[in-house]
Amino acid sequence: MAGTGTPALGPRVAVIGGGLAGITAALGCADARCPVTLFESRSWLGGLTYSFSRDGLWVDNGQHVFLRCCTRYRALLARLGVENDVHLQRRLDIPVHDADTAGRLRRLPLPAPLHLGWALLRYPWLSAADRARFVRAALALRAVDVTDPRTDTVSFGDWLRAHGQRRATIDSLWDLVGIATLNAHADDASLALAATVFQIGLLTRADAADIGWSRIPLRRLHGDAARSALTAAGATVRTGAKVTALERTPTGWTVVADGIATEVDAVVLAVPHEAAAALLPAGAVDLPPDWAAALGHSPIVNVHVVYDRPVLPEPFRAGVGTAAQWVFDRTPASGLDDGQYLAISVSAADEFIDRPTAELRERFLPALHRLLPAARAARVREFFVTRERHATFRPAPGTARLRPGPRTALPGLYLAGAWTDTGWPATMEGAVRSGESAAAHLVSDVPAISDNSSTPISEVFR
Ligand SMILES: Cc1cc2nc3c(=O)[nH]c(=O)nc-3n(C[C@H](O)[C@H](O)[C@H](O)COP(=O)(O)OP(=O)(O)OC[C@H]3O[C@@H](n4cnc5c(N)ncnc54)[C@H](O)[C@@H]3O)c2cc1C
Repeated sequence: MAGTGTPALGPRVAVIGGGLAGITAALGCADARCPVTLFESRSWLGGLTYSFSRDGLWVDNGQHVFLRCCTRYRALLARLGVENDVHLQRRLDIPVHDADTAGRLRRLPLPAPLHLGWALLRYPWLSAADRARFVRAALALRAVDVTDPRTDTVSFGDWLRAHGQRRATIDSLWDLVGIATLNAHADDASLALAATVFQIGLLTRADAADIGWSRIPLRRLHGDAARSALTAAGATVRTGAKVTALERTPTGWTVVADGIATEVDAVVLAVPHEAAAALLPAGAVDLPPDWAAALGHSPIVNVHVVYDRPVLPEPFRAGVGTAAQWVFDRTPASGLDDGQYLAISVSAADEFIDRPTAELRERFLPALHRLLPAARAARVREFFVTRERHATFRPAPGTARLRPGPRTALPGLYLAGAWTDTGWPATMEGAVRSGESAAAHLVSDVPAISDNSSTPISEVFR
């Protein structure tokens, strides 16, 4: 890495957008000894993963989890020096409940897909015939070619029904995992993205789906740690700096933020897709004219409830047949030292995103109390809602053709973001992969401006 005292060798780089994609791209370029300036319009780094303080409580904008198979996200945590601030399950274990029944998706120490066999046998929402049909569909899903463009034209829901999956199996099993990872119901999701998630997460390596989460507020885990790491790597971080224009010059690029123009040799544009569409110069990407609108958005709502006593005995619980899809114990990360703070994470939340808080309270407290009998006798001390309207792009069939790769048609201009063509749905892992990819392409494409070293930049980067 460059760090202080190491002469910069590579091209001058502007990274626009300080989410996980931009942070990763900026670190990649800085570690390759490029002089980097990161422009972020908000006052913090971390993008869609952030926290705020509310009456002494640290609140994340939305519960974020990762899986053991999120190798590049975990590498970023290590690069930021915060890998010990997350908890990663030793073995996948998901307590699943409805109002009357309790189940558990716990893996055994067996190779995939046998690791989930015992859990399936005891999964209370499936009949014996459902279990047999589920296994047949899972094996068929393992064989789906996610690189075949036709796979992206099919809806996951249609594919599941064509493979004998009944509504109850889709609701209690496929959507339990799928909605949380894809941010879409099976009927609204591309088979290519769904198959990617299930193949990588559940059907290939037994330990891939062990679940991890932060033990500290997301802002400290990502934003604050990134600012320190970037500064230590020699990068300049400009927060509160909204880029309003990106212009090509005869030798490079001009980035305009707050009326100030900065000349650079190369740019990584790591902003959300509609912001990218507004900044990209004509001819940069070969996409349909309405590509950003077509990629669309899918919302996530988090319902936050503080009880006067512990009501959830596990770190999280998943719900079947309820709007309370996943409930997390936020107490340790929030700084609360009395009572329990829960967050209900509601993905694909179109139904709830515009509903007033009072209405969500009427809907979600009874749902929570059906899932958590101990909550019925507890007092609700606080109830509030966070809404992320633009949480992810809509992972619908036909999305793949709307996601550009890291290289644009214009020299020195690269794209990153969870919405770019990573093969993953919009996740932290996808964002990090996109940032790594943009930085790697930039470093290998753009010649160094004052290379006094015999070491090629591409080797420094690796
Ligand atoms: C509530 C919620 C829950 C989620 N849960 C999970 C989860 O459990 N697991 C998971 O893996 N993923 C989850 N995600 C998705 C994940 O957070 C995102 O996919 C990822 O963080 C996106 O990172 P990014 O860098 O691509 O984009 P962003 O985080 O959107 O970063 C883009 C940045 O660009 C900045 N910007 C925009 N325009 C400009 C401009 N003109 N100039 C300068 N800066 C600009 C923005 O302010 C932003 O900081 C969740 C998302 C939300 C919202």
